[in-house]
Amino acid sequence: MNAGQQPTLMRVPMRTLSRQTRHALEGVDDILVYKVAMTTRFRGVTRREGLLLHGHAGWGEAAPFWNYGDVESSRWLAAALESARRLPPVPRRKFVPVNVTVPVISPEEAYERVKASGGCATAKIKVAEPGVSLSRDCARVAAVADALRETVGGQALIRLDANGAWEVDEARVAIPAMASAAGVVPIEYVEQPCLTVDELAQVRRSVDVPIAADESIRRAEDPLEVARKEAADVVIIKVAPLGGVRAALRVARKSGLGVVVSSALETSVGLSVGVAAAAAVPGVPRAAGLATASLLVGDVTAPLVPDRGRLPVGRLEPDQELIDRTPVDGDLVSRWGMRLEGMAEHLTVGGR
Ligand SMILES: O=C(O)CCC(=O)c1ccccc1C(=O)O
Ligand SMILES: [Mg+2]
Repeated sequence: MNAGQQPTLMRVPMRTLSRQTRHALEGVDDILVYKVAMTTRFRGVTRREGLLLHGHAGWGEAAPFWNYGDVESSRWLAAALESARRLPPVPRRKFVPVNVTVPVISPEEAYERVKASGGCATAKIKVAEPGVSLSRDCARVAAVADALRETVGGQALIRLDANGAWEVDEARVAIPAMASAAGVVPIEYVEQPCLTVDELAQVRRSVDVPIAADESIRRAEDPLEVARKEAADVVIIKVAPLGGVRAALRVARKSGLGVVVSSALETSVGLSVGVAAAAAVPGVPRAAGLATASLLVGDVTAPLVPDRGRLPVGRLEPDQELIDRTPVDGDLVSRWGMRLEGMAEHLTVGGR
């Protein structure tokens, strides 16, 4: 790791926060802020920053993206507070299977990444990013399918994530093209092919491949609209944007659909909370999208990386020694101090 890419970890002194914020954070006895670079640009994101909160139940993470306002971000704070104050629900398993996440990289790099994924049988591929042609996406899908077949044979599954980029007609063309590029490897589902719930429903009725809803759950006023409109087969559940493990599991259960727990590119501290959520989902587990530690350059603790395609259940804590080794970044501390005040102001008791 070169010097410019060391993760930064610093303490946010509680006394610098307003009385109202300290009151909202009752039970929290330590607050850290981190900054880490990403190895590969991912949905336009090149570095991650966020807060780590400690309470008697452990550490939680609140790392809303910078384009999120205070109201939406306050759910991320609610999730971190839940992790600090309450133990996660009883796990139904000791390990959770995970997918390898394949960003927009060359087919050769994609092939190598799947081979080096720690035995993941499922790969999730980012497709339809601006400026990437259908044929380039298909070449990456084919390379991933080759790597999966060579490593896990008949267990292999591919997921595609379009992040809402397609019009319905484009999805009708692109999805079959990608399914054919995957050859014998089945497409488990396409995540958020289009932006709106109605479009998801239309695509779902016109392609053979199952549909998963991500943004239509985690950024929606009404996360259950997808289920009512039969717009998806699977719901993508992200702990932080849904306001915590319990709130996320409630959405999952009420949807009645298949459940995949996924990350929001947290550090391994936040990822371990995602693992706790995935471990509590009833039924045969689907691979979770929680193997994203490898997308970060460095981490705030020993990175949570898969072995034999799975992650162990168990909460992680940041390495406090990093605090002293970290280059001082007062701007980071004051930015997140202010953000914390904004999020705290919009916390709602009991969520929505
Ligand atoms: O699901 C995964 O494999 C990784 C997580 C992921 O893709 C993601 C991470 C941060 C923000 C959005 C997304 C997404 O699913 O679109
Ligand atoms: Mg997604």
